[in-house]
Amino acid sequence: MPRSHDYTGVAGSSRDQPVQAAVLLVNLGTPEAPTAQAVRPYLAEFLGDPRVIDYPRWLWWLILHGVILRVRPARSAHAYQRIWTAQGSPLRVGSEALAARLQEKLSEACAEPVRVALAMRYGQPSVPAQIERLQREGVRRLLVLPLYPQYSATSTGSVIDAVAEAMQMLRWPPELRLINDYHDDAAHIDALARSIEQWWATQGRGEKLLLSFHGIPSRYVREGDPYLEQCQATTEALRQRMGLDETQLLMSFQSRVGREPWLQPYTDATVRELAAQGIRTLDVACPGFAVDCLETLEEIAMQNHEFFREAGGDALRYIPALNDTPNQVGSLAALVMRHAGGWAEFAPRAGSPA
Ligand SMILES: C=CC1=C(C)c2cc3[nH]c(cc4nc(cc5[nH]c(cc1n2)c(C)c5CCC(=O)O)C(CCC(=O)O)=C4C)c(C)c3C=C
Ligand SMILES: [Fe+2]
Ligand SMILES: [Fe+2]
Repeated sequence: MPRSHDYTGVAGSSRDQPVQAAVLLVNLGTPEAPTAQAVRPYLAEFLGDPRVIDYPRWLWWLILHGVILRVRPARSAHAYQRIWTAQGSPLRVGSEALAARLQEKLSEACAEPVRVALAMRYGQPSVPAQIERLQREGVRRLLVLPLYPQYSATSTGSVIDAVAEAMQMLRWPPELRLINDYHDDAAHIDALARSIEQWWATQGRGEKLLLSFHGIPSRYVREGDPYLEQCQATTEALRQRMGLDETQLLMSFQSRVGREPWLQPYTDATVRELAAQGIRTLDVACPGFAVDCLETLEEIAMQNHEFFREAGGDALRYIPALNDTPNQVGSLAALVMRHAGGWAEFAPRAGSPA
């Protein structure tokens, strides 16, 4: 089924008043369908990115095309089938919903029309395509917000590459700002804490709270990637904000790929160990993901739930990502307006609540 990638959140603009400023949200990207055929080109682009896998190109090309792309697409497609919705991939649906809510919020809060658009780092709509389109529509100021709270060269760094590539193709690039990370932004930490507390208020509280972040190879951290430090800082800020200590709020890393050691402790080993220690109900949140996706809905809520039960636990309860909730829309709107300081379009509108 063909689908349109022409996501435009143009509320607050009109033809006679060209939009001058825009926010471009960028998320990872996701396959077009939960089939091996659709997952293959997605994985080829993602795992072919030297920011993600830094092996010598010729060697990696042989491994990727000779082995990985023969086996993994079918396995990943099966995982995607477990979470696919009538509207499509949760990552796409959730990112589009967040962009639409942020558009509404900024239209209310900002002095002049500000456009919100969404791009995907891998797949469609691509970063260069969206920047080129915004430019055609008259945007002269662009704020890029990668939807990764913690900076990693493998995620945020790769978005920066794509933005740079887009800039190279323009004769007159827009004025550009880019948010590197928001891992310790007070409004973001507050949004996370409130979402967990609100979830506890309706579901009750488990015996422990585990924060599971996407992993990366440990070597990348040794070589200077600040990702681990930023995950630790987010965790510590949440402990402070929620009044929890290291025994009540734990942290681990999920989604390991390949043979190199990744950041530890691993999430799957941690949930098994907690069950073995006698924990029966475990709450898990994934603050590294702005919107729910394969890694939260399938890997945590399904796979790790099963690991926890096999090891003797009763229930691993996944606390949803911030998604398009007022908690997240409010904290991201404030973040954007702060980073756009000095750009008149983003100044608070007189009498606006934000
Ligand atoms: C939160 C930030 C992310 C970092 C850092 C990250 C690093 C990273 N990922 C892989 C390999 C895979 N990741 C996959 C899925 C995936 N990863 C992120 C985010 C980060 N990855 C998201 C949001 C998703 C979900 C996508 C979706 O469609 O829902 C996958 C694909 C699925 C699979 O086949 O398992 C792979 C592969 C590496 C190698 C890496 C750092 C080196
Ligand atoms: Fe990933
Ligand atoms: Fe995974």
